[in-house]
Amino acid sequence: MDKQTAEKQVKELHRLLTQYNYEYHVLDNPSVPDAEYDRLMRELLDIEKEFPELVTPDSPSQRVGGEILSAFEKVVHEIPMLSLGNAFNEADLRDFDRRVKQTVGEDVEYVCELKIDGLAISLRYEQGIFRQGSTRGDGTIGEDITSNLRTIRSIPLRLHQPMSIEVRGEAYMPKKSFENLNRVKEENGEEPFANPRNAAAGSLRQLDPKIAASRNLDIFLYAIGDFTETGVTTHSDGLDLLEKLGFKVNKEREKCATIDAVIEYVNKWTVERPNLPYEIDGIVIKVNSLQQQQELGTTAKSPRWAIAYKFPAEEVVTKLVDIELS
Ligand SMILES: NC(=O)c1cnc(OC2CCCC2)nc1N
Repeated sequence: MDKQTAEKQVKELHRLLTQYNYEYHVLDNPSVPDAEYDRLMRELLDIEKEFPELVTPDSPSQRVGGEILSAFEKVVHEIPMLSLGNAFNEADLRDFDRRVKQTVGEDVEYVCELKIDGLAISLRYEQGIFRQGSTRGDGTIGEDITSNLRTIRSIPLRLHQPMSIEVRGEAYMPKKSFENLNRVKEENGEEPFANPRNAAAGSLRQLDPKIAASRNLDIFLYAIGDFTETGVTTHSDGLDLLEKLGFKVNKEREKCATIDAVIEYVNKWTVERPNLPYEIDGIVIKVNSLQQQQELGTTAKSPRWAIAYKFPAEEVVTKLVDIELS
């Protein structure tokens, strides 16, 4: 094959493999069988082997890097990755609503999101190409775990538009993957992970990307670093933009016009939670208007325009042993 044909073939294979990967891992709705995907990937690998100069960072073949790192570099978050204040009951939620309305007035709409129990991460794209991924760390300094995040198939290596944007989300391990991983660990006499959150964190802290690649991690995106450049005016439009760009955004999000509707959403997911294929440890409630978010601002650590309702810790049922009183 001559180089010109190779270039055309590579372009077409990138397009097909990226589309099929997106359908499978983001839309959860593949249009071709795995065998077709594997056949096309083998074609791409063969051409890249013959023409190594045609390998690019956004090539579908570049998910699992070869090198094993000796340590992770530090990354400074230009816009701090904030943490959330907590609410533990209905009264706390109503207090939050009252505080918000004291600042922005009565006309407030909220967005409710499931609080994914994973690891907060940041992804940076330049003209649509995935360039760097990092952990939240202390909110200002995180760790560069780009090579591990590249192995998460629902993270696009190239966006649907050539945007330069920084986005934030939660990397997590689905319950099924967690159960399988711990079964293997126990079979090998290794210490199992206590919960999917620790398993996800432990997997993303591996210096060998092949290990991260084997852990079936996934991700939901829930924030844009700097909304101003995107032109959206509400958080919910921001989430829709993330979806349009090719990101996986949790579909259970809902706009709530009142705090009563928020409480209804919380009650619904308190019941539904065990049926989810991933763990959640609460519900995140955000003021939808970005203008109102600006007015409310942040404390040193947390936004005043968002709160996390935390589910009560699973009461550990300790069977009380009847003590024979002699
Ligand atoms: N674990 C989650 O699912 C989650 C966490 N955080 C946020 O938003 C924070 C981010 C910065 C201010 C609000 N949303 C979420 N869905």
